[in-house]
Amino acid sequence: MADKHLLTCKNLHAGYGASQVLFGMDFTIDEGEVIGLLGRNGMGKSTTLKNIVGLLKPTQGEIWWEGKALNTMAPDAIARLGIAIVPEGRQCYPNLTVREHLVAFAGNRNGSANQWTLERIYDLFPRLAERSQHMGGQLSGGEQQMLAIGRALSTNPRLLILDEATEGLAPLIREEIWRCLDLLKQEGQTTLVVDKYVDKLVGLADRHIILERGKIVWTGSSAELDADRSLWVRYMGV
Ligand SMILES: Nc1ncnc2c1ncn2[C@@H]1O[C@H](COP(=O)(O)OP(=O)(O)OP(=O)(O)O)[C@@H](O)[C@H]1O
Repeated sequence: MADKHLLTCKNLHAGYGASQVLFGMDFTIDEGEVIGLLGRNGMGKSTTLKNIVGLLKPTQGEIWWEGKALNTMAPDAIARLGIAIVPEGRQCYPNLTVREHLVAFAGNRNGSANQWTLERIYDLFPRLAERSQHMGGQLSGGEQQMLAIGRALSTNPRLLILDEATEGLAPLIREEIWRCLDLLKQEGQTTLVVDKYVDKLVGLADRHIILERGKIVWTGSSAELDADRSLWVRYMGV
């Protein structure tokens, strides 16, 4: 399919066995965009992300990446195209060191001249440099989150996806994650972010998609979302 978008989801339906969660989502992501995916708990945000990275297959609809159909592709093949996820719950390996996490998946998938090397990741998160020889299982929640982001960056993804990356973190660590996302945006990193901190997302993202019960109920710019607080109350409960 000829497509000017980096990612296109068309009429995406998905669920778990008999339980349908997504009911016909249509959206696109363009190169360089930062997009917020918002909605209350259980509305289908993580399910959408799982479909993009191939961990769950759509029951109907299409997912396109620069003209390639992702629907039937395995997660590792999708990762090799340059889509990296920082999953909910971080999923660091307890028996790999910090350094091993950051070199095991390293690659140059976006062809950028300014690659995320081990050194650059350590500069971004000095705490990871200090913990370089520690095992994943010995890290604090905040350190694991930095490691999960560093691991995704080490692949030099074209699309970076974050699922609740600031959840359960102390305020100072949360700030560090937002600072990192700001910096990535300045570098032009295409990013899809699921997060509960709507005010922070409004400050970061270009555009937002709001989900309710597996359907897109609103899309618009950060300025539009900032100006209409009734959306925050109605769809995010804040
Ligand atoms: N592995 C699974 N098996 C069965 N049902 C699931 C599974 N994962 C999620 N669900 C259900 O699918 C629905 C959507 O969940 P999803 O995780 O996509 O929501 P979400 O918007 O990301 O919210 P949250 O912030 O709670 O993760 C929920 O009703 C959830 O209980």
